[in-house]
Amino acid sequence: MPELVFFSGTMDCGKSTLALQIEHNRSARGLQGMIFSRDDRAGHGKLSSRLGLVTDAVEVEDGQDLYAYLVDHLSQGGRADYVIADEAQFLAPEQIDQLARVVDDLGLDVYAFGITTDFRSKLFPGSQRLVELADRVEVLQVEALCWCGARATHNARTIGGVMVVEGAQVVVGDVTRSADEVGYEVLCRRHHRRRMTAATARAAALSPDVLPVTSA
Ligand SMILES: Nc1ncnc2c1ncn2[C@@H]1O[C@H](COP(=O)(O)OP(=O)(O)O)[C@@H](O)[C@H]1O
Ligand SMILES: Cc1cn([C@H]2C[C@H](O)[C@@H](COP(=O)(O)O)O2)c(=O)[nH]c1=O
Repeated sequence: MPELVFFSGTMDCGKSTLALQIEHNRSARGLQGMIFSRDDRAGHGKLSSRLGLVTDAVEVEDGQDLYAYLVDHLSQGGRADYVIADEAQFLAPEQIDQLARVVDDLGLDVYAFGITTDFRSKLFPGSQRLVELADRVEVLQVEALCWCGARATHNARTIGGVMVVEGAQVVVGDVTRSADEVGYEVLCRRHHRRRMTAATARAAALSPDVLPVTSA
């Protein structure tokens, strides 16, 4: 039976790498995938992994009907044996419904990859719809770690290493440690709740509890 599978996890846990592996293994056996992506860090029409691999993808646009796109492709003699959708958190709920229809009406497996929650630990609308519709939700095996060593379960947005909780839901970026730009850091829930990033934890550890008293 064809399935809609949602591979979910924090940023930087290997989702795009797995998407590329699935694509590689199937194409090695002569199958042809339809690869969708949206707002990948590597640019328009790309699916990229931090391990350095990248492949071309169809860039999903606002309001695009993914079911109609596939029907068009197939009826023009194109081939698609399965579908991969990376950065699926950025898809609209209707587009997730269209992917479910691809499974049910076209009989294709659809593998969707994305983060579940945003920097405020709120569900992305596309991810919410995936949790509602997917035949299976798979959590990736390679766990990303919080600075404290615990499994990272949440995504923090940072500016200069400091966690922020205001801003647009979508800001494309990476898990950088650079000083002043917007970046992301994966944290365990405890440290996400306390807004404690690696940088702020380090600063807290360095600051003395009691100020030194000078006699002069
Ligand atoms: N230099 C490296 N050596 C080994 N593994 C790495 C290296 N850089 C990144 N990775 C692996 O790649 C993962 C990120 O993969 P990626 O597919 O880009 O993540 P995601 O799509 O979930 O954000 C990291 O969790 C790590 O396991
Ligand atoms: C938490 C969070 C993330 N994003 C963006 C940042 C990245 O461009 C992608 C996630 O990519 P990855 O391959 O899973 O690392 O999502 C965002 O726009 N808003 C957020 O709250």
